[in-house]
Amino acid sequence: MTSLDIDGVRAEIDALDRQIVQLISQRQHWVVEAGALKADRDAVRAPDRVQKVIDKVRALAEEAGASADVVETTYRAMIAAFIDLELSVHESHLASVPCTTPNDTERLRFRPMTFDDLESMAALLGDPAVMTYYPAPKTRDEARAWVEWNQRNYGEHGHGLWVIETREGEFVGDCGLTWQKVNGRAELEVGYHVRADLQGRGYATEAAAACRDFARDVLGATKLVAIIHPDNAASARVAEKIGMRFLEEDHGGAIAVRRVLGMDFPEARGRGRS
Ligand SMILES: O=C(O)C(=O)C[C@]1(C(=O)O)C=C[C@@H](O)C=C1
Repeated sequence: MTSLDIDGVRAEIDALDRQIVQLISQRQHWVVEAGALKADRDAVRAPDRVQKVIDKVRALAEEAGASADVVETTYRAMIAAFIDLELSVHESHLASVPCTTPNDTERLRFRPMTFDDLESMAALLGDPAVMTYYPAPKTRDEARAWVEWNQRNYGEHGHGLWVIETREGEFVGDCGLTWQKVNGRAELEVGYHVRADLQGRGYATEAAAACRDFARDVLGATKLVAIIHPDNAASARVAEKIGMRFLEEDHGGAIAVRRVLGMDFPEARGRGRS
């Protein structure tokens, strides 16, 4: 038993807390560094790594004469808080990547997709009417991964799928340019999804035409394609309206056969894949 009274004991605890918070501050520095190196939210969460840390600190606790259970509970709470911190740092980093967009059209404007669009994107990509020709509508987690994928594309290529909205700011869908595989080759593709209740008004054609112009005039692409499910006549019509013609069938995707429509830009400056 200690010879200290309760105030003396608490003074010892307070002194240790000062050291522990200093150490947490140093730990935070490296956790944030780790977060910046990670590609997406799953990598931030790193459950395998969490388990390794827990196993390690339980062993250290036993060596040091501390309760392994107390140490584990403390670490699980601390790591959960650090994961939240890493996620917020990670998202603000992705959202700050600069990205130019196609020009406004008569009725639409483009802007980079952010995590603030998650509700709208999850509703769009989760709608069976919009996703008829996909293997399945996307879950909320898949919609989140879609936002992350586009943000990575902005950072790596300077383009991706952008949010399209009316000039008044109403969410219409997404449309943009991504690199896709066609029979094993990388091709620049224009893609589009329009809210089911806004389809049939020519929005996809208007947005896809602006992306075609951006691909040709800003990216200096020499070719643009649209990869389309063979039964998706509405999407094929959009591709044809912006000047594309049937080029080939693709056999390399999750769907057995996809039709590839496309067009060349012979006058382009010829910058290829960036
Ligand atoms: O090791 C990492 O990857 C970290 O980001 C650190 C840390 C941690 O706090 O220990 C945080 C988040 C991950 O879930 C795993 C571990």
